[in-house]
Amino acid sequence: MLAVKQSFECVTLSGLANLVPLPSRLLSKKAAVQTKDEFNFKVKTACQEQCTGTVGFKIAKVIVVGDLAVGKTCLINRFCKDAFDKNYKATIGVDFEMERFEVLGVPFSLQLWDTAGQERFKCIASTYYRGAQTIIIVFDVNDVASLGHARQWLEDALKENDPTNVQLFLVGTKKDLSSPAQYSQIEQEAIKLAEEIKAEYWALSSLTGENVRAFFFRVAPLAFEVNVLAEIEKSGSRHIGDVIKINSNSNSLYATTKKKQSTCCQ
Ligand SMILES: Nc1nc2c(ncn2[C@@H]2O[C@H](COP(=O)(O)OP(=O)(O)OP(=O)(O)O)[C@@H](O)[C@H]2O)c(=O)[nH]1
Ligand SMILES: [Mg+2]
Repeated sequence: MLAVKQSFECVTLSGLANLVPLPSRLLSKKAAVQTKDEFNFKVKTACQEQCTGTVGFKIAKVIVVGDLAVGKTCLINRFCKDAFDKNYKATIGVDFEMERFEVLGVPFSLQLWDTAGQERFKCIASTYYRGAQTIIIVFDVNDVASLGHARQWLEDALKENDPTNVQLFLVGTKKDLSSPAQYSQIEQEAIKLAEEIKAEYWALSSLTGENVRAFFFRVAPLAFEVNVLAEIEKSGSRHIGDVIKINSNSNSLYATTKKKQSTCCQ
């Protein structure tokens, strides 16, 4: 069930745009709902100065949700194992994979949670939604109903998470099965939905591998950036990575936290 890869996926280039050039990254430029191509300046500086605090030890939780048989497991397996199984085996509950990256020289990991789309396993799966930093809603580009259900999947996932604090991706799978004419029809609807829910839209194929790597190489640095910004904010005026010196003549472990004395029973 758990597979921890020892190798790093190196995401070392300085700009998000350089990771995967825009024309090949997205099937149409309009599909890039989030057009952010550069790392935040503060993030770049923090990485250059090696002031990213605990980010190097962090694991970002990514949940992958969507209807049954849309291709969630195949997507994760294509990326993590470079494998594809044409036989359908329903995911029972959840499964997860770890993938390690290096972004701007800083190690960073994604924990990819593959959840069940089948109704009868959904309630087990939904107990694992909590704490997600990234939500990937998957639909099959050949099945318009699966796109129609995307909103519901998002709603369920957001019940367990802070909507202001998650990054959303809407991903159409099985592009290899779709003719250009069929695809362009569903693409319009998908882009519309992606804009409404403020998700970034991608279309890919786990069978051919088209866009799979590019997609996760987009997810990782965006998640990384959010983590570094959170560290910067948390540290306030203090520099991340600074050693906090505790005065050697303060002999109480609790010297800095003055406990409020209870006035009761005195
Ligand atoms: N042609 C093609 N078939 C695909 C692709 N991705 C998945 N499939 C097939 O679609 C079926 C379902 O794939 P899964 O990845 O198991 O679907 P799932 O979303 O994980 O399904 P649940 O675990 O039940 O939620 C399998 O038979 C896959 O081989 C793709 O990109 N192209
Ligand atoms: Mg599955």
